[in-house]
Order: sequence, then C-alpha cells, then structure tokens
Amino acid sequence: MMSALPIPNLPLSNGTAIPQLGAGVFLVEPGEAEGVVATALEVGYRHIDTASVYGNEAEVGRAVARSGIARDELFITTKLWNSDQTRAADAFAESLDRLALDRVDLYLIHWPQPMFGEALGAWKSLIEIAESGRASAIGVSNFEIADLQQLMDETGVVPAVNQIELHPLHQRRELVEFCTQHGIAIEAWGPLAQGKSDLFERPELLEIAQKHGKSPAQVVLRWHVQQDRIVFPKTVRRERMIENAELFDFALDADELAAIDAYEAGTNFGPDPRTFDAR
Ligand SMILES: NC(=O)C1=CN([C@@H]2O[C@H](COP(=O)(O)OP(=O)(O)OC[C@H]3O[C@@H](n4cnc5c(N)ncnc54)[C@H](OP(=O)(O)O)[C@@H]3O)[C@@H](O)[C@H]2O)C=CC1
Ligand SMILES: O=C(O)C(=O)[C@@H](O)[C@H](O)C(=O)CO
Repeated sequence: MMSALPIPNLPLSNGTAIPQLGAGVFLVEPGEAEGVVATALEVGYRHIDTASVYGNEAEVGRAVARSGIARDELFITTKLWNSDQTRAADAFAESLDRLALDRVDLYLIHWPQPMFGEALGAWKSLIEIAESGRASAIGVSNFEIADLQQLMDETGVVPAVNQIELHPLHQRRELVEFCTQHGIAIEAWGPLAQGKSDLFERPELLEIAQKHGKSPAQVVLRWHVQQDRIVFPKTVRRERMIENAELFDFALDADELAAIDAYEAGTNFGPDPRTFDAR
C-alpha cells in the first residue's frame, strides 16, 4: 500500500479537521465505484465524498474495508437524501450499514428544499447524530444564506461545512463571504465545472498552466485550494487522480488568481438550490 499523499488538513469549526483534497464518486457507474475508490486509496487519497443517492455507499465501504487503512486515517462523507429529511435518524443508520462503518467523518443534508420546510427538523436530527459520536462533524450542501441563517437561528449550531457548486464560472461570492464570516468551511462541488465548459481551452488559463508546467485542471484546483476551499474532483482514471493531487508544489500569484476570478459568469451546471425539488 502506498503512503498518503501530502494533502493538508483544514480545521473545521467543531474542532475536527478535513483533508483539503478528496475523491468524489457522483456518477461513478454501479459496479465501478469499488474499484475507483480502491484506486484512489491506493494512490494516496484518504478523503471520499459519497451520498446515499449516488447508490454506491456499499461499494465505497467495501473498498475502504479492503484497503486495510486505519479508520482514523480516513475521512468519509455521506449525505442525507431529500426524501429522507423527515426520517434522518433511520436514513443515517442505513447509510452506516451500507458503508459498513460505525461512524462517518462528515454527514450532510444534501439539498435545502425550502419548498418542503423539512430541513430544520433534519438538522435537529443531525445534531443528535453528532452528539452520539456517529458523525464526527455535520454540515449541509447547497444551502443559501437564508437556509443557513434559519438553522443557526433555530438551533444555535453552525454547520461545519456548506458543500456548494463552485468553480471559476460560478463563484458564489456573497454566499462564500457569509460562510467565511460564520466559520463555515466551503466545499466546492463541480470544482472543474463538471468538465462541461470550455474552461480548459481558455487562453489565460493555458498560459498560466504552461508557465507552471501544470495542466489547466491542476491550475483550477490550485485556485480553489489557495482560497482554503475543500475539493474532491471526480475521476474514474488513475492518471487523473494523480494529476488532480499534484497541487501542493506550486502557487498562483495574485495576478494569476485574478485572471481566473475574472471568469465569473454566473453559470451553474447543477440545479438551482432554491427550486430543486427532486425527492
Ligand atoms: N452536493 C452536491 O449536490 C453535489 C456534490 N458533488 C460532489 O462533488 C464531486 C465532484 O464534482 P463533479 O460533479 O463530479 O464534477 P467535477 O468538477 O469534479 O468534474 C468531473 C468531470 O471532470 C473530468 N475530470 C476529472 N479530472 C480531470 C482532469 N484532471 N482533466 C480533465 N478532466 C477531468 C471527469 O472525467 P473522468 O471521470 O472521465 O476523468 C468528469 O467528467 C462529485 O463526485 C460529488 O462527490 C457533485 C455534484 C453535486
Ligand atoms: O451529485 C449530487 O450530489 C447531486 O445532488 C446532484 O447532482 C443531483 O442529485 C442531480 O442529479 C441533479 O440532476
């Protein structure tokens, strides 16, 4: 087994810490996820981001068990699906069963679904789960400022993270600023714009990449980590897992960061969290 990659940990507001880089497994085909996670662990990843709705928690659990890596060297995140917000305790127990774990490192409410008004009740359940020690940290995903404010006002418990769509074309500056002010760490999902844009062909990005001897994807990921964001790019390819982890041996200067900041276009590739009502 190879040793872990030199990936920094970031502190979370509840006193725990999270590896700044992980591997995400959304849209990894059923039957493929166990091998993908096994490869990620083999090349040195220690942080895996899954969700009950991805349908691959059991495969993640098998890869973790097979790896022989000590549990306290791993960071496993899963998420409460929308239709389970009124039965969060049971849904969490089912996730633990599928993962074959007795605790996760981070448990998230996947979407706020403000049209149903169930997220606050779910958050209260997550607080109890955290108090039981079966989730080392709890947080949310796709929450807007009003959604976050409601949870904090009603319970006094601040989510450790908010996992949101965030990439150079969609930077969510007001939301990021709010989270930063409240000590909520930002996890950027779709950090590479899901591979759905022309980002990697843009001349400014290509020039920066060439200057550092890096790929455009590495420069975009470095832009995230230099702003203290947590990222878990998804790839099924071993060589890209390695490429995506080689981020901590170079730095972008202020002009380079600004050139990527300038790509902001308000372009989201995922659903709008204010209206996403899938159950
Ligand atoms: N909370 C939420 O609502 C959501 C959370 N997520 C989480 O975030 C993770 C990452 O986001 P995701 O939506 O997958 O999008 P990403 O931005 O990580 O993009 C993934 C795409 O980029 C490609 N890719 C990966 N690395 C490279 C590279 N170095 N160069 C070129 N292309 C590359 C992948 O292809 P290939 O596999 O062929 O290499 C895939 O097509 C998910 O896996 C999931 O864990 C994602 C969506 C929503
Ligand atoms: O990947 C996730 O974590 C998501 O929640 C979304 O991609 C969502 O489930 C979806 O599939 C939107 O079409």
